[in-house]
Amino acid sequence: MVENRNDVSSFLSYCLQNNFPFFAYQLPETGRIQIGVQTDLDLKDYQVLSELDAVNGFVFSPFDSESRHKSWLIRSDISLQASEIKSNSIPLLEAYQLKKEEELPKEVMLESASTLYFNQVTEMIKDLKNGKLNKVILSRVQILEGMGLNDAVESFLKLSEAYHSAFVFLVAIPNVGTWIGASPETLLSSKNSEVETVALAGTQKLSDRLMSQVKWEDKDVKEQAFVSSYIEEVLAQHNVRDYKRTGPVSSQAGNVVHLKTTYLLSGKMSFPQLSSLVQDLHPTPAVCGLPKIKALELIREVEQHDREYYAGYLGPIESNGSISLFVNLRSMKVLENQMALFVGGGITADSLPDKEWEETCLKAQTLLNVIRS
Ligand SMILES: C=C(O[C@H]1C=CC=C(C(=O)O)[C@@H]1O)C(=O)O
Repeated sequence: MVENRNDVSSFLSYCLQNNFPFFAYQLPETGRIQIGVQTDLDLKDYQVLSELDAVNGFVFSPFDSESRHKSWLIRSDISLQASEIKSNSIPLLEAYQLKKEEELPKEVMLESASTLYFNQVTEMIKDLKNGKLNKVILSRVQILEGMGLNDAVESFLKLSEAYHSAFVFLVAIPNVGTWIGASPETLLSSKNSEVETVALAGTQKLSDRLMSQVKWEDKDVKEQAFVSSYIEEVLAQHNVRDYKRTGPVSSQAGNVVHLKTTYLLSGKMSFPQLSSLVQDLHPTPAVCGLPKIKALELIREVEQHDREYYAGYLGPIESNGSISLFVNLRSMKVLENQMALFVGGGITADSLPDKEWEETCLKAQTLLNVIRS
């Protein structure tokens, strides 16, 4: 990064230590960090995105809309680019004294035991073989001890420096959580008259191959096709028939490669139209499964951890109707003295438990390689 890395780090750390709701993110291929700070603790929650028409801010929504976790909007009362931050930027925030909440007991999360994961994946494969459903995503939690809130800003900055093609983020909402990540998956983005969504699935290690040397097995092709067909179905339900589809092609995300189909929708869409598309796209079969309801029920029944905001969506929205929403993947919840990394993978009838486990380890490495460097 830039010469003012220390100033950016101090500014974000000040926000975190002083209880500000805030966000910092780097959109893919921009190399620019945008920061937004809400100067009070009056956070707005929402049920459907369309309630947020004509506001500037950042949305943070859970995986399961029927869970106890709410969808939040962080207003950007102070909005600035990281490059604008100077050593004297903190006084901008000192004018606002946010009440420190009562000290809650420190939250602790448990790692998913590998034996539990293997039992769960085996149970799911049985249901898939019986034809109860076509695909389901099983996730697990990996705990990083010895890292915590004091490492959040540095980890975010390292991710932003390492991953230019990802959506890299740091989001903090008092009493809700602090999350960082580097997501490879756009849920829906709209700028000017271009609307984009993607179907992402299938994972393998890149190793020292060129992207053109990557070959895909049938299992991955099928797994990704489930996501594409779901997206096309949702687009059809919304009467969106005019779009350009590219792929599936191999797409790199750190040390792994995915199969990706990109959908570029022509014509401008209004904010209510975009909101209703988001409502129906989320959660896609890249993080939930197919059929959606059956997969959601199976995840609720089998997974023993709470996904919270993992596999939810997040990103900036603007008063002019532009949105850039991404799926909350390759991410972790930052606790006082722990980081809880969430990783999952698509399970189909052809899945092999050992390979699925390995795949989650590979995905975890995309974050670990960078934040531990
Ligand atoms: C659910 C995750 O990844 C999804 C996105 C891309 C590839 C995936 C896969 O190959 O299973 C997953 O569907 C995750 O990283 O936790």
